[in-house]
Amino acid sequence: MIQLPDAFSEKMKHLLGDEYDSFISSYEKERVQGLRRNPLKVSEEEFDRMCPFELKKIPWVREGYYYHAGDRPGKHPYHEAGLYYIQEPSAMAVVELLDPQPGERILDLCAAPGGKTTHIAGRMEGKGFLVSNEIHPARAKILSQNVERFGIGNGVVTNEDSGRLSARFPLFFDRIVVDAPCSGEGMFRKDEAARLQWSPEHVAICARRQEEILSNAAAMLKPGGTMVYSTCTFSPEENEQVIEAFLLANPEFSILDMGERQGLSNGRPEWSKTGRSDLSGTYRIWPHQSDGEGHYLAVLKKEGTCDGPLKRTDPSYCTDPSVRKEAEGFLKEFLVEPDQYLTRKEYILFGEQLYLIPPEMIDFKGMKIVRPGLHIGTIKKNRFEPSHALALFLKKEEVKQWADFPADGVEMVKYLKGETLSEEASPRSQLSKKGWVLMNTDGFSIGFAKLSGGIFKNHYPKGLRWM
Ligand SMILES: C[S@@+](CC[C@H](N)C(=O)[O-])C[C@H]1O[C@@H](n2cnc3c(N)ncnc32)[C@H](O)[C@@H]1O
Repeated sequence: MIQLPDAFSEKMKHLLGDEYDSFISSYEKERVQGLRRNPLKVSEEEFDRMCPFELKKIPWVREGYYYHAGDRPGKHPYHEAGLYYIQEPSAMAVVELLDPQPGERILDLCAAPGGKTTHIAGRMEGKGFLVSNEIHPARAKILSQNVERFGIGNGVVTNEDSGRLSARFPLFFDRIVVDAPCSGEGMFRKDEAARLQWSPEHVAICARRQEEILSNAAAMLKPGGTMVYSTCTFSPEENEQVIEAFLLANPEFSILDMGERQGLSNGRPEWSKTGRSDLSGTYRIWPHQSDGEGHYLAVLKKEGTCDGPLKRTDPSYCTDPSVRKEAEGFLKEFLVEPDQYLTRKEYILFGEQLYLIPPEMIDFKGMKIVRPGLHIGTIKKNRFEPSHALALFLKKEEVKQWADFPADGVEMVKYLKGETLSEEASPRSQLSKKGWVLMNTDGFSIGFAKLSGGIFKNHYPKGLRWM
């Protein structure tokens, strides 16, 4: 049994009364594990047919499954191909309640490592504009890698403070997720650092920060827009009381009750300061009632309507077309239908790196950007090298040269380790000349290689290679 902070146990006993024994004994249960299918790459039907793991559906989310820890899906080629994201099951409820739609402008304000972002992107089907922000630079990089692995082409990753972001995007987004930094009481079972860091003072500090972040988020939401606030903690100070204070300060917002949801229970008005009854329309997930860790969620609606889409700023910051000559040469030769990329004007060069910016992007001069859009490749003197992000974004059917290897074969492991492969080793391929080849596993793109003299030279990124 894990050692919980005494003051935390006492507080929960006081809050839960008769329910406390059942709550505390949930810490003796084994932790459940979840993964979420990536609809950008694989349909439910196909996933159910081909997935080698023993899975069971998570009741509160369309794309979610429980898996057995022994299956180790994080160590499978399908993970590297971005077919799924490993995520705590309760955390998947956030985007289910957000209900993002294709074509919308969506902000994930506290986004690393990318659980909600990858979920949102799947629901957007590549249409619309997703901004994923993370304040800590190292975590923003991990977020950016997950955006790449998932094959997201309509998103940017920023590394900003919520206040600076708010000044840049006033009344801009249709939907916002504030998956706030919190005291992490719901994660005590797996996160020792959260247990050690916990104190009543830390809970109070978190609550103040949450109020500030939420207020900055509110200014970025369009009239009529929807925002989901979530934490992975039990403390009323960071949950019902944050929402209560927010609604008091922002009367144009109200709680959107999304009705009964399997596995989710009601928020607790009696744990707020004023006892406002609408807080029962917020949600809690309890580890002694559902197969998932502790979570809190509130869906907030901003009143009003917006008259048509807001204008984006003129993309005068886009790169001069002459710079993209080599990249366009590659796209023309490599893609079956290159026109959709060639006719787009929104390219930008960051150093040697060429990106295709989502059409909705605003002028981001002066902002800290980790990934300004879909990374197309590197432009060196007279040479273009396609990026790993492009490989994961493209599908086999979209390219002229590809090779495919079974996920359970030794060749795929060799590829992921960075070794060269022989052309003959590929059971399925479409190859007509030397040069760039999209490598696939069981039909899903996983990286690039360069074919020369019957050998696939490995271009799987060094930092991602299996040891
Ligand atoms: C609960 S985690 C987010 C998890 C993420 N949404 C996901 O699903 O993978 C909260 C994040 O907020 C970030 N954060 C911390 N302080 C912040 C602040 N003042 N403003 C915005 N984000 C902050 C943390 O670095 C952390 O990555």
